[in-house]
Amino acid sequence: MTSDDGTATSEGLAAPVVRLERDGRTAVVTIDRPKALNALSPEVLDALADVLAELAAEPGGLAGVLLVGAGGRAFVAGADISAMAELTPDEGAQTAEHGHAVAAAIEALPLPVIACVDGYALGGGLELALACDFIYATEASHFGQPEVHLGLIPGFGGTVRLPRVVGPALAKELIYTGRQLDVEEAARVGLVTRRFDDREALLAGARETVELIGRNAATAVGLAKRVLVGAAGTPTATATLLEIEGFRDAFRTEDMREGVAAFLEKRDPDFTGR
Ligand SMILES: CCCCCCCCCCCCC/C=C/C(=O)SCCNC(=O)CCNC(=O)[C@H](O)C(C)(C)COP(=O)(O)OP(=O)(O)OC[C@H]1O[C@@H](n2cnc3c(N)ncnc32)[C@H](O)[C@@H]1OP(=O)(O)O
Repeated sequence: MTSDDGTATSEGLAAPVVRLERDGRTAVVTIDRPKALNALSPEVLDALADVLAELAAEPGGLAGVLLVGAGGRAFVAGADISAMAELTPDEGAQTAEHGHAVAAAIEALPLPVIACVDGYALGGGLELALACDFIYATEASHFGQPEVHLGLIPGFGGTVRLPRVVGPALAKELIYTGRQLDVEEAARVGLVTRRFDDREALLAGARETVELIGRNAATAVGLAKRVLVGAAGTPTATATLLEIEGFRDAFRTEDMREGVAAFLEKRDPDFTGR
């Protein structure tokens, strides 16, 4: 028995697509589908939701959480495009709601969550990082919302959270063009809080930050997060509904089917505007 991307344990059981390790004051959550650049499948979203629920129920002794992508090429390269081709618009919207629920669970966690990006953070992967409290990244990292290349729009909160971080003008440019930011530009615009030479320095730096946070009153840090997220999120409910409806409409277009097919067939898409 193997998991969807061919990984399996010696017992023939599917290797977990999300791993949780508790190490002193730090919890490390690793998304582990390196063959698909850690693309978000329904299984990954479910596993993330379970891990977040466990951390919320038992935050004992922890001061912070690192969210990491396995493999060294990507944090998360987006939602799993290979799973999109067969989805109906309503199923697409349901998956977007699923992704929003995971993002909301990250924001509701009474612990700071640091997105540790080493490689690509694209589409749903950038949206997952944006739901974290802040983003640390290696020099090898790239960020973007390339959904428009697939005839889609962001569906896990990018139209809500990206403008808050980089401003509405740059968010519009990134979402309309689908272009990527390298780590230099991402840091310059405030998307990345700290840069590191490599993965080892990234994880050490993030752990150091958690230890620093751990010296403060956990109650105060938890309250500060609740207020900061709540204040930033006041229009979220409306914006989220608008995004999910827009996402459903994108799933209704021929261009979205062509964009997904073109990626999977490794060719340029031929969009018709329908
Ligand atoms: C969450 C549930 C998902 C289920 C279904 C989804 C329903 C949709 C609704 C929910 C979505 C809401 C909002 C989110 C939308 C998105 O995120 S859309 C996707 C956005 N991301 C992208 O468009 C990036 C696509 N990838 C690339 O452009 C390139 O891979 C790269 C990142 C620039 C790296 O290029 P390169 O170094 O040349 O490597 P590749 O050969 O392209 O990739 C290596 C293998 O990884 C596979 N892969 C990469 N990205 C994805 C992906 N997003 N989904 C699935 N698979 C991916 C790629 O196909 C290669 O596989 P093999 O050919 O088998 O080696």
